[in-house]
Amino acid sequence: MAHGTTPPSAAPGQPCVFKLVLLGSGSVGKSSLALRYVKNDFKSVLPTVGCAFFTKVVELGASSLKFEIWDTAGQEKYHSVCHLYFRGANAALLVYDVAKKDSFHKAQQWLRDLEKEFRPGEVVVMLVGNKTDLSEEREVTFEEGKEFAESKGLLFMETSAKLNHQVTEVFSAVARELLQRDDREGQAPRRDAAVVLNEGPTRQARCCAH
Ligand SMILES: Nc1nc2c(ncn2[C@@H]2O[C@H](COP(=O)(O)OP(=O)(O)OP(=O)(O)O)[C@@H](O)[C@H]2O)c(=O)[nH]1
Repeated sequence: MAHGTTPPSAAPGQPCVFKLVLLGSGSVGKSSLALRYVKNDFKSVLPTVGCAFFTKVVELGASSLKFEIWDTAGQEKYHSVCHLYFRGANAALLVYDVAKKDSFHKAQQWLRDLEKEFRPGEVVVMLVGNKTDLSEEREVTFEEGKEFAESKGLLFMETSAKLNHQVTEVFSAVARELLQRDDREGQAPRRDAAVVLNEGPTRQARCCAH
């Protein structure tokens, strides 16, 4: 539904805008995580076509930021178009279903795609194992997820969009990391925009409040 949607741009006095993309196989729960986080709702959702778009302002103590959440379609037939949504991303959630080993491998493949598109450390990436409520059917252990995430320097959490377990925490942890990075970058000498690869308009416009 997001085709042609113009992302909000940052304005003076408004929170910084960060683009976050949700990536992962079909049916792992990307839309459900977004719906739970943005509307605190869980219901049967149809497979995403192309990409869906949500926004949410996050308050973190004295700081706040606005997430533009791009929920991509996980079905294989949309794989080639998903890359279009990476552009200008500040953060990515690599979602898998803890009850589907295949989806864990697919998340690793998505990471390789991200690595081709961005320089190391350019995007905050969190690996998210969803559907922890399906404990009887679990195929990926917490340790496997954590180990992989640590080996690649990713943030890691497990969630259940259905039970509203750790969903807000995922987005808050990413928000905290983004704000910390932004603070660090704010203190460092400014880079020459001409040599920064993969910087889309969102990234350039995002910072406004500090
Ligand atoms: N048990 C359980 N089911 C979930 C959870 N999250 C999502 N689901 C279900 O998993 C199915 C797929 O969820 P979606 O949110 O559509 O998954 P998606 O990753 O957005 O799928 P695509 O749009 O095809 O990429 C739906 O039937 C959801 O209700 C969860 O935490 N636990």
